[in-house]
Amino acid sequence: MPAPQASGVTVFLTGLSGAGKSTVADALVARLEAEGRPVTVLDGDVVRTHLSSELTFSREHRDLNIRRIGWVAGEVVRHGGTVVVAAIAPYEAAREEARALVEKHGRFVLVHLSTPLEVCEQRDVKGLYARARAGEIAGFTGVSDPYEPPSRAELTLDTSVTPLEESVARIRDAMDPPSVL
Ligand SMILES: Nc1ncnc2c1ncn2[C@@H]1O[C@H](COP(=O)(O)OS(=O)(=O)O)[C@@H](OP(=O)(O)O)[C@H]1O
Ligand SMILES: Nc1ncnc2c1ncn2[C@@H]1O[C@H](COP(=O)(O)OP(=O)(O)O)[C@@H](O)[C@H]1O
Repeated sequence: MPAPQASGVTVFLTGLSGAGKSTVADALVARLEAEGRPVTVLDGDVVRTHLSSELTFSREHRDLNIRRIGWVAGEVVRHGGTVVVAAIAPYEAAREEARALVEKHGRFVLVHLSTPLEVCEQRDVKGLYARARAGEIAGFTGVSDPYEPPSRAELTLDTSVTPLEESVARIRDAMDPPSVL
């Protein structure tokens, strides 16, 4: 008899630019790989280079980007894999579409990195907030484009007050299925 398929899971990190998505994703992936668990990483920047290179930051294109990510994550989860997504994903409806695509096959853990805009802007890791404020980037999330906070995230973490190790530990705990007594 074939071994039962390990249950797949997607951790979906959403939040503003500079909220800590890539940093938390990298640390989480390192932890999972140290456990011997291979991980598929779908980081917004990388996806936009390889899978969504023709897309803009209009609402329609952002939604299409998240739909693609959700579909790929669902396919990996269908075969028992582990996925870590790091994308702004500013719209609730698109995040819920991604959830539905994944939950057909396994578990979906939505993590809202709720780091305040002021902190993200102060970090300005890529200098994009300064450019957005100077009017050089139109439709920049948090400055001139909306971010709808999730109404049903499995976990909400503000990285301005939560140490990286604690974020990783809390996400790792949330990944395990609830124990049946
Ligand atoms: N207008 C605008 N708004 C927001 N972000 C912008 C924009 N233009 C470029 N960037 C850069 O693109 C990265 C976000 O890509 P995502 O694919 O995660 O965005 S989305 O989920 O489709 O909304 C984002 O990366 P992070 O800073 O890592 O979040 C930015 O570097
Ligand atoms: N506790 C923390 N958790 C995550 N990132 C943090 C934390 N404290 C400071 N940072 C810093 O915040 C920045 C977040 O940038 P990044 O991970 O690229 O964000 P995003 O991928 O959401 O755009 C990094 O420079 C990171 O070192």
